[in-house]
Amino acid sequence: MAQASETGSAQVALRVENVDLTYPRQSSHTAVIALKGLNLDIEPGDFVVALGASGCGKTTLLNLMAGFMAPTAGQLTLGGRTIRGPGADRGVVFQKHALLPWLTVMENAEFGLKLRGVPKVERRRRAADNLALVGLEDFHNHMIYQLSGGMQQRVGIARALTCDPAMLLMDEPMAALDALTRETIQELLLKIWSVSNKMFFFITHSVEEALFLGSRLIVMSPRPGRITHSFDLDFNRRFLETGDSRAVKSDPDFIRMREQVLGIIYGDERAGAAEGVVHG
Ligand SMILES: Nc1ncnc2c1ncn2[C@@H]1O[C@H](COP(=O)(O)OP(=O)(O)OP(=O)(O)O)[C@@H](O)[C@H]1O
Repeated sequence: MAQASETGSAQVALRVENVDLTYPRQSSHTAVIALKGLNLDIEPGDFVVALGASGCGKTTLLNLMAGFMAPTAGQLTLGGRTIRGPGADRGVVFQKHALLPWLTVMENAEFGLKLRGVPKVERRRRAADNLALVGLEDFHNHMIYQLSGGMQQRVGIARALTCDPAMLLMDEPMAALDALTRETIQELLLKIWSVSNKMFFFITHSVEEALFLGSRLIVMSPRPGRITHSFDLDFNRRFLETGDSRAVKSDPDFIRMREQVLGIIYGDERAGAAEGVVHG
């Protein structure tokens, strides 16, 4: 992981400039303005976490960064180049069901490199490095179905890291995990973050997770989706210094911040309910 970056990720920043995304009208459904006038800069070493009421456009924003779709207006650039589609410079970790169940752990981890035509010895070495980083060095030949949910998510993280992307994009990667496994993977992610200079963009519904992981928290609001608040955070650094996540999460600063952010999000949820907005 500490290997030199082939993408030159240390120099690359992501810029979201004046982005609108409107989903077009479909049969009986009206058009949805999912994002409006959105601006966001992410620099190498930033761990940006997005929180917000359901339907505020978090996944839409991630999909734009991943290049899975194009903005209706504005632009997204990575290292000064317009994002026009998916690329090896962005690794994506999904909530679940993104691994290939008929392949082994190693074959999943090396998959992106194989697609890019990297020779077998080289891709196995890089995949093995990243599997070791996530604690799966003894599971190369296991099938995906033989692993727990937490282990599967570790494979997903290793796979996303194996192409040495400048940016990791994660859409609620821990949502399906139990509390203990979730905490272990949070700590793992921070350790990976601390030894890389990559950009992390992470979506969650958990305020506690957002505060613990992020070096910056953006809070988004719906109708139309936009960023309403941005907070610089250092709880992740406090964890990396002490190794004591419980102490960080029970610190009065953490609790104060959690209540403030919960107040913002509940305000949006209540407003949505009062307007009779249905998401899903
Ligand atoms: N393919 C689509 N077609 C039409 N509307 C869509 C589509 N995908 C999302 N939307 C709408 O765009 C808005 C933003 O959706 P998005 O999934 O980005 O929000 P989100 O913040 O990720 O929500 P959640 O927290 O519930 O996952 C919502 O109103 C949603 O219903």
